Amino acid sequence: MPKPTKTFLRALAGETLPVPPIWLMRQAGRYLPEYRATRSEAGSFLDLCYNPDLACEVTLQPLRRYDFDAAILFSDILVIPQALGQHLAFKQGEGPQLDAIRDASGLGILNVDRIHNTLGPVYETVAKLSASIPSHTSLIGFAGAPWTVATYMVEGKGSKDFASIRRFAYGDPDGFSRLIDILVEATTQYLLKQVEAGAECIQLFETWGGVLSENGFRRWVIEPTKKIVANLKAVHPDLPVIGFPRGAGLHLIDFKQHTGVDAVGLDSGVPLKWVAENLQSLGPVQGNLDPMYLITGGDEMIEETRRILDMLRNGPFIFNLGHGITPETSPENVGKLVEFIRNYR
Ligand SMILES: Cc1c2[nH]c(c1CCC(=O)O)Cc1[nH]c(c(CCC(=O)O)c1C)Cc1[nH]c(c(CCC(=O)O)c1C)Cc1[nH]c(c(C)c1CCC(=O)O)C2
Repeated sequence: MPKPTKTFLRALAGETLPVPPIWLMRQAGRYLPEYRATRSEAGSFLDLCYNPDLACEVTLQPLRRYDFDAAILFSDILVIPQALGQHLAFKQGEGPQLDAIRDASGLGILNVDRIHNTLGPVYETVAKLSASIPSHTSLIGFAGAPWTVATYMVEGKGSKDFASIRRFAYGDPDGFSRLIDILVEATTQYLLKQVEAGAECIQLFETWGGVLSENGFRRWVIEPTKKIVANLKAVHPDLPVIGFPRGAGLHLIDFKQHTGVDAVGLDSGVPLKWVAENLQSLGPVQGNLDPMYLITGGDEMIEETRRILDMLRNGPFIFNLGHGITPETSPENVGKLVEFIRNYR
C-alpha cells in the first residue's frame, strides 16, 4: 500500500514527526456552545447519535475551531448493547441506564442479526463525514472494547467497584464468555461497516480494563481485543487500530504485543520515561495530558504539555488527552494548547 500522506496516519504508520498530530478524546461535546445548540435541536443525546446530519455537524465543529488532525465519528460505545436489544436510556445528569444482565440467563434477549437495523444511521454519518472533512484530516471510527461495554450491560449503569460484573466473570467464566463472544461478533460487524463507509482508522475504548486481575485482563481484555483486530485485519490488512486500555499500567506491554493493535493510548498516570524506554519502541503511542489541565490552563498546562512532548518526541507519537474532555473545559484553553503544540520545536 502507498505511504499515507495525512500526518495522523503517518504517525500511526510508525513515523516520528517533528510536530505530532493532535486530536482530543471527546473533542465534540458539551464544552462547546455550538454542540449544546445542536444537541438541543436534536432532542436527546441518543437522537443526536442517530441523526446523520446533526452527528456530522457536531463532529465537524471542533475541526472548524482547532483544525485537529483527526475527526472522530460522533456516536457512543453504548449503541452496541442497544442495537443488540438491551434497553438503553441517557438520563439528564445521571449518565447511561440499561436493564442490567446479571448472569447468563439474561443473554437470550441479545441478537446480533438485528444490529444493522439500529446502526444504519451511524454508518450514514461516517459516509457523510468521509465526504465533508478537510483533505488533510483523518477519520477515526470507534467502538467500546467488549469488557468495557459489558461493564455497562451487567452493572446497568456506570459503576465504582464493578462488583456485579466481576462476580459474573469470575464466578461463571463460561457463561460470561458467551456475552464477550456476542460483543466480539457485533463489534467486528459494526466496525467493518464503519470502514466500508470511510473510516480510516479504528480506536477501541477499553475504559475499565484496569479493574481486572492479571488473568482477567488476559482473558477479557487481551483475548477479545485480539479477535476483533484479527477479524478487521483479515478484511483490511492495512487498517490502523488504536487500543486504549485505560488504567492498564504494566499490562500495556502485553496488550501491545498480544492484541495486534498498531498503537496504544496512554492514560495520564503512565510514567512517560517508562513509555519511551519500553513501549514506544513497539509502536506509536497516543496521549496523555490530564484533561483537568484544560480547565485550569495557564503556565501549568503549557509546562505539562511541554514535558509530554519532550518525553515522547523521539518516537512515533500522537498528542491527545489521558481521558475525555470534560464539559467544564474552556474552549479558549483548547486553542492555546493546540497553538503551543503546533509551534513546538
Ligand atoms: C465509557 C464511554 C462512554 N462513551 C464513550 C466511552 C469511552 C471513553 C470514555 O471513557 O469516556 C466514548 C464516546 N462517547 C462519545 C464519543 C464521541 C466522539 C468524541 O470523542 O468526540 C465517544 C468516543 C460522545 C458522548 N457520550 C456521552 C456524551 C455526553 C452526552 C451529552 O451531550 O449529554 C458525549 C458527547 C455520554 C456518555 N457516554 C458514556 C457515558 C458514561 C456517558 C455519560 C457521561 C457524560 O455525560 O459525559 C459511555
